[in-house]
Amino acid sequence: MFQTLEARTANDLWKQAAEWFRQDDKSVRQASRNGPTQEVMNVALSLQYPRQRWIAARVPAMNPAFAIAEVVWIVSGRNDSAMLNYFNAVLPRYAGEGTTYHGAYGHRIRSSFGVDQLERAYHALSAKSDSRQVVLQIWDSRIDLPSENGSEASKDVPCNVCSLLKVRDGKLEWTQIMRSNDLFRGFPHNVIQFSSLQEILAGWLKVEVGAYHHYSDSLHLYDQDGDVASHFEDISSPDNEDTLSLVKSESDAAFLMLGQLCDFCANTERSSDEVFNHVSNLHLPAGHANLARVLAADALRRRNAFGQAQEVMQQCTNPCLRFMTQRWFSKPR
Ligand SMILES: O=c1ccn([C@H]2C[C@H](O)[C@@H](COP(=O)(O)O)O2)c(=O)[nH]1
Repeated sequence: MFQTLEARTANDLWKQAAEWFRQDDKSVRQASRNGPTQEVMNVALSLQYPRQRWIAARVPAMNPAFAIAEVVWIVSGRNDSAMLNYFNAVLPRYAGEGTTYHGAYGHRIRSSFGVDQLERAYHALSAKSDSRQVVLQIWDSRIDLPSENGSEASKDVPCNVCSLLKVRDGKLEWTQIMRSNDLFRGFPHNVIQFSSLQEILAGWLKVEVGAYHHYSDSLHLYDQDGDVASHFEDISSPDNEDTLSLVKSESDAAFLMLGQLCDFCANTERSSDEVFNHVSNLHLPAGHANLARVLAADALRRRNAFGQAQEVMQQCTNPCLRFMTQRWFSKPR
């Protein structure tokens, strides 16, 4: 039977799903390669307003800069590991030590099947908005299925399997299919990743953003992460009023600049003054400029330039991103 939830914000979805793990009869014990879990199967979550994608209730606070870097990395079709690892030094522990990530979502979507699926989806839905045939494929059986003895193909086998896109009533509806989903570490990032792609593509198509539907075949919490109560604070961020919806040429130009900024930040030979000047001189649309500020502020914090980090965040016009960044900065370290 499907377990379903619908909410206005991802934060509310996350809080309600977390509640399931406090109930005795909802989740079951399930072993995994990463240790024992509590699992709920066949979970379908609908986010009514995909722009409300930021989850503030998780403890410890999520790093919004890393989440934004992942979006930029995916949109750019990249699979290199160094830039992401700069924003999240523990990522190799989960996804492998190599110079590239096997399951890189953007690389799968934009190039590894020999077709730029995002670009094709844009053209196909521009030409035929009622199509039911637009699927972004991520899973590649040739390289992702376990071997016959059951051993995994990689440390980083994609958890997102595909995306199903439909334009209905002038809105881009998005269904994201996940085979495996960690409520604590994965879900908050996965919603940001794919609801951002939805918003970006809606801009290219010049349609509104519909709902974001998220299917987790296995939604779980690891025993080693402790009980759910220790990960939970009953708070929410202010609403996110920024938009990532731009016509394609402007969107492409903005993400090119954000990609360059990510690399600039990740280059530890760049001084804090250089990062500060770089972000101060960027000319980006308002929503993208705020993403740039969060990226740069975290890079400045990592360079111990706390004053410059705060100065950059004072320029951020998005109360939601200011809230998320403040929470991340005040996380005990
Ligand atoms: O985008 C991702 C990537 C990974 N995971 C989590 C799900 C699982 O807990 C773990 C992957 O382990 P396997 O399902 O591959 O065993 O990482 C996610 O939730 N989202």
